[in-house]
Amino acid sequence: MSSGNLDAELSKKTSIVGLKLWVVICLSVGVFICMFLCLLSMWVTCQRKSRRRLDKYPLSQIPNVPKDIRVDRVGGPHFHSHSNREHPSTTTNDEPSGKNSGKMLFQLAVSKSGDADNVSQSSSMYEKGGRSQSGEEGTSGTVWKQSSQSHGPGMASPFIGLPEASHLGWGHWFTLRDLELATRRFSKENVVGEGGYGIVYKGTLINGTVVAVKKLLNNLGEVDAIGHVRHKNLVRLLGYCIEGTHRMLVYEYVDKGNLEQWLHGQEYGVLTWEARMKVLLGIAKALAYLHEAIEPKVVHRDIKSSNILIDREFNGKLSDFGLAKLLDSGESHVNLVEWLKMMVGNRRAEEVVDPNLQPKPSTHALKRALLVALRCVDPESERRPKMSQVVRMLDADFPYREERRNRKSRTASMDSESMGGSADIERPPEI
Ligand SMILES: Nc1ncnc2c1ncn2[C@@H]1O[C@H](COP(=O)(O)OP(=O)(O)OP(=O)(O)O)[C@@H](O)[C@H]1O
Repeated sequence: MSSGNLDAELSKKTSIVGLKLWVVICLSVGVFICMFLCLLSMWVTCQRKSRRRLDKYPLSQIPNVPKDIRVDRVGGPHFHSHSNREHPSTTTNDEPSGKNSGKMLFQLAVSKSGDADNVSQSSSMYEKGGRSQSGEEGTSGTVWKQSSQSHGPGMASPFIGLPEASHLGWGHWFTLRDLELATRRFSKENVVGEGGYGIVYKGTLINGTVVAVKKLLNNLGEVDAIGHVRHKNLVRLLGYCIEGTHRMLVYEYVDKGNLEQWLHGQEYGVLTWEARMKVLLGIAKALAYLHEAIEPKVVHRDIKSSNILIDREFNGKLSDFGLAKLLDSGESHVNLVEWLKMMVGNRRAEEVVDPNLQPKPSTHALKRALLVALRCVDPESERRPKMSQVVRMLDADFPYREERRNRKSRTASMDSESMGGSADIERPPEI
């Protein structure tokens, strides 16, 4: 088309109020540019507003968008670090006999780089925990409604007075600063002890709750911690902190040391037989709960006296459940078992009792405890009692029921029912 023709075309009048074509084109382009600018400015305003909203929180509280996040029903953090090590074969002395004990599901993942920049969480997904089948004492349901209960009547929830923005469904997302304040910057005076996972500090949150802060060592490989399970004989996980290279777990503080310190240390007195049985029964109940009452089931994998904490009422509280033990100490607990069997076999059962214990347990009570112990370490795992059966065997009022029955049947030995009500349990070894 020649320029003369183009001029002629552009100068033609259109049907739009008799405007020439070139005027219509210029107006259309102008309107388009205006609309584009309007939309652009609206978008910029929105962006600014949302940034202002985020700026209200300290940087450390803002979860960054996850790269690899897995959230499941049992609440709690799941940390991965640089190491590619697999789960070790761990001590499984609490492994339920028989069927599958269940592997816990994971909730929060930090990317393999171990870099906190790749950390996130989804609190709304922590609303419900594992399903409780019996729900006798523990609960794995919604935590908030029950948090005051677990701290005794009249006691406040450990989370009251803490920023709501960092509440998880089951616990609290603590900032590094929260925990620095709580532990006086992780001062030496606040150190409670050190374990394979790192150092434990005593701390006091701004709302007055006393806590134990477990500062995990780096490069431990993998640590699972379960937040949602709740039982009075399990040390409660209150929350966690992931910031920079820091990985910390915050637990309820249990103030009378651990069973190892009571049994082997100088710090505390001698536990009476009754107190020992109370601790044992509590731990048996906690294990029965983990093994049998919740879904998915949980296996502790590292039951030992230093993981049994004791409160001022001599309740045993199991700690570190869900923490996969990665640093194999190389120590074996099987020697101990063989020694016990040897002593019992040689009719020297009385000699296995702690020499410091005064008064000594009755022969009857001692036999009962040894019987339970030996059943639990039966070389054939299928024949070991379930933890709920152990609870029934240890239960305090059980001996009286059994004695009545025994008097009736005029037999001195324990019948199979007394071993937990299971018909297929064979006669106990003679002690
Ligand atoms: N919630 C808690 N309240 C009070 N003290 C605690 C708490 N958790 C742990 N401790 C104490 O902190 C110390 C270290 O505990 P931690 O669980 O880290 O290691 P451990 O059980 O001694 O050893 P390992 O890590 O090898 O199992 C122990 O003396 C323990 O009693």
